[in-house]
Amino acid sequence: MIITVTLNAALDVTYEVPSVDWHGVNRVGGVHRRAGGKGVNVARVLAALGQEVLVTGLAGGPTGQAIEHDLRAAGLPAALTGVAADSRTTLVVSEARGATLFNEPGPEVTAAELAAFTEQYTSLLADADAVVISGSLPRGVPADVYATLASLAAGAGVPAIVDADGDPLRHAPAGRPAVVKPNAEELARAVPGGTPAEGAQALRARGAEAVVVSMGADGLLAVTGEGTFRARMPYTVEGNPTGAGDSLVAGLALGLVEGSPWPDRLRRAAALGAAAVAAPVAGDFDGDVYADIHPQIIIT
Ligand SMILES: O=P(O)(O)OC[C@@]1(O)O[C@H](CO)[C@@H](O)[C@@H]1O
Repeated sequence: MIITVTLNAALDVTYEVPSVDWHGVNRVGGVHRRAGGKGVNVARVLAALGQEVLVTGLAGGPTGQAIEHDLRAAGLPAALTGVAADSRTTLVVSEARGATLFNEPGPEVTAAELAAFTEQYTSLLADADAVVISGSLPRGVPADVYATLASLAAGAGVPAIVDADGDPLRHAPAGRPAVVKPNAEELARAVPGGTPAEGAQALRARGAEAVVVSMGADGLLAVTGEGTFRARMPYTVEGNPTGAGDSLVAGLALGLVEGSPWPDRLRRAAALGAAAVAAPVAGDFDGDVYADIHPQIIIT
């Protein structure tokens, strides 16, 4: 089983519009409302690939109930820890020329609520093959929480993948995660100056076993104990990139539990990321795009 952790779970709302008129009235063509937050998206992709998953994290209030209801409707097993404050909503406005995100900060979480989550998470580790810890933190949660959760996993012999930005990313390597997955901008913020390869090495020097940098249409860079690998895309997929990183992380998590060689892991991760761009909503991927692009990804 792979456990995904989404401390800042969300109700993701996606509006599809041909083009936004920023100071006018916009008529929305397509509306999607579903449980989200990065770890939830990772779990959706893993479940679609036949992997047993468990969604964990924090959720509360009417929005938290809507999140739990949607997870049940989707058949995604979940064990979310309750919080008193209302969970957040995120809004993606998806136009032909790109997507714009509005992410609310999320609920204020108390120390007791976080402690209840940590206790439940620690007991769940006994049945986990890997954990995926992703996304922003709600208010009140310390920035080193991902290092703590990765370290608890490592102590239980469970490899962790961390996908974070800002201070949570800077702290994460201290928990000795198996993989840290920033995108190129997140890595540059965490380790300013230098190339992506140098930034990735710096995170390894701080404790991460491997660092996989996602670079959009430029593919992936992986700096690992077994060497440095590049995955290059054969063509660019157009669409909504929201959630592409989560789909990619799902591919990395599968490779981790299967113990597959890095080139195979990266090929699948890069293909899943590209296939997610072709799907209109975060957490989905286009199976036809996946099947087409997977064998064409170039690994060096
Ligand atoms: O605010 P965070 O936690 O960084 O990101 C949240 C979020 O924008 O990321 C996903 C796409 O990766 C969306 O489904 C989701 O709600």
